[in-house]
Amino acid sequence: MQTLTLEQETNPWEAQAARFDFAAKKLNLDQGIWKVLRQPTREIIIHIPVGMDDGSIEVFTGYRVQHSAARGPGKGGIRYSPDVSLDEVRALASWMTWKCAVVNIPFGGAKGGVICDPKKMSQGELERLTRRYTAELIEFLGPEKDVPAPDMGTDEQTMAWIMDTYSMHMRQTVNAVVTGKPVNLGGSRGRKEATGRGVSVVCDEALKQLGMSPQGTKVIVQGFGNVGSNTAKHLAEKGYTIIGIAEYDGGLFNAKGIDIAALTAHRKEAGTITGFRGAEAANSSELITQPCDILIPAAMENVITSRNADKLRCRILCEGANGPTTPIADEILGDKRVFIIPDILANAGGVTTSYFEWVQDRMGYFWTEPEVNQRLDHIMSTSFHDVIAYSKTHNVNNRIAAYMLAIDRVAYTTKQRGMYA
Ligand SMILES: NC(=O)C1=CN([C@@H]2O[C@H](COP(=O)(O)OP(=O)(O)OC[C@H]3O[C@@H](n4cnc5c(N)ncnc54)[C@H](O)[C@@H]3O)[C@@H](O)[C@H]2O)C=CC1
Ligand SMILES: O=C(O)CCC(=O)C(=O)O
Repeated sequence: MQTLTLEQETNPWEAQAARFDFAAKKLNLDQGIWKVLRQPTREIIIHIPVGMDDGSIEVFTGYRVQHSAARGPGKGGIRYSPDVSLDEVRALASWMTWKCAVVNIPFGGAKGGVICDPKKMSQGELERLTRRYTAELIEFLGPEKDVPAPDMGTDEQTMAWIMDTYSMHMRQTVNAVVTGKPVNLGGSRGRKEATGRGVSVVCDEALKQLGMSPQGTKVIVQGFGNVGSNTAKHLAEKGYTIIGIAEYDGGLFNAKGIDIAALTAHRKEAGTITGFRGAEAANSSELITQPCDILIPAAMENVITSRNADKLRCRILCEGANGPTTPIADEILGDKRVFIIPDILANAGGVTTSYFEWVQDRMGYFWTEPEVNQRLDHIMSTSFHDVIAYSKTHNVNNRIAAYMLAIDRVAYTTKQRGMYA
C-alpha cells in the first residue's frame, strides 16, 4: 500500500483514496472508470445565516457531497460537528457509495455536514440551521436524487425538520426525501437501532467464522451514542459480555460485564455515562487497548492509527464508526492477525434499514418491526459472507475485499450506463 505522511494518515479523504486505489489496482480497473469513481460527482458548499437566541446572527458553513449516482439516488447522513471539513464529507460520501454497493442496495453515495457544535446550540437554533441548510440544497435533494439521514450530532427530529422544509417547498408532503424520521412521519420501525443491530449480526457471523461463541466473548465499545449504545444493547441481549465503554468524557470498566439497560437509564437521567455505579471509572483512551475479544470503535474517525495500533489487544475489530482505522494502522493490525470487519460492511445496517424506509414511504405501506429486522439480518449476514468469500477468492484482507466487491459493482453499472458519454 502507498506510504502516507502522518498528516495524510489522518485525512479521511486520503485514507479512502488509498484503499480505493489499492482495490482498483487489484481489480485491474479500467483507467477511465478509475478516474470517474475516484472523485465525487458534485460538492456543494453553503454558508448558512442563522438568527441565534441572543439576537445575534451567526453564519455556519455546510456541505453536501454527492459521490456517485450510478446505482441509484445519493444516500447518506448529515453530520453536525465542530470537526466537519470538506475532505471528511468527501470521504464519508465515497464510503456511502461503497457501503450501499457492499450490501447491494440501489443507492449511490452522498453525505452532508455542518461545522457547528450541536451540544452548545438550543433546539430553536438547530431548527433554524437545519431548515436553512435544507432550503439552500432544495434542488439537489429529493427521493429520486439524494436522500439524507442522521449521522453524528443529528437525529429523528433533525430529519423531521428536513422533511417539513422540503415538503413546504414542494407544496406537498414528501416523506421519502429523508430516512431516519420519527415513525409517525413515515419513519421505519427498527431504523433507530438498525446500525447497532447490524453490527451485532456481523459480530455473530465473525464468531462463527472463528469458532467462537457469544457466551464468554468480551467486548469493548467506544462511543455510547446511537451506534455504540444500540450495538452494546444487542450484543448484551445475545449473551456477549460488554466489559468496557469509552465516551469522550470518561470510560467505564467491569470485567464481569456492564448492565447496558441500567447504563442507558443512568445516561438518560444524568446526561453522561460517568458516575454509573455498575462499573469502575476508566480512562477512555486506555480502554481501547485493554485485552478483549472484540473492540468496537463506534464514535469517530482516526481513533486507531500508527500511534496505538500495535497496542490493541483484540481478536476482532468491528468498525461501527466510519473510518476509525487509518491505512497504516491496517497494516499493523494485519501483521497482528486481527480480524477486521470493515466499516463499509459493519455499519451498513443503518443505511439498509434506511433503504427499507424509503421503499415503505414510496409504497405507503409499512412493515412490522420483526419484518424489518428479519430483512436486515438477512442482508447483513449475506453481505458478510460475500465479503469473506471475496477475500478468500482474491487473497486479500476483509477491508480490501469489501472495497473490491463494491468498486466492481459500481464500475459495472457506471460502464453499462455509459456515464461518461
Ligand atoms: N447513526 C447511524 O445510523 C450511523 C452512524 N455511523 C457512524 O457511527 C459513528 C457514530 O455515529 P452516531 O452513533 O450516529 O453518532 P452519535 O452522535 O449518536 O454518537 C457518537 C458518540 O460518540 C461519543 N464520542 C465523541 N467523541 C468521542 C471520543 N473521543 N471518545 C469516545 N466517545 C466519543 C459522543 O459523545 C457520542 O455519544 C460515526 O462515525 C458515524 O458516521 C455509521 C453508520 C450509520
Ligand atoms: O441511513 C443512511 O442513509 C445513511 C447512514 C450513514 O450516514 C452511514 O451509514 O454512514
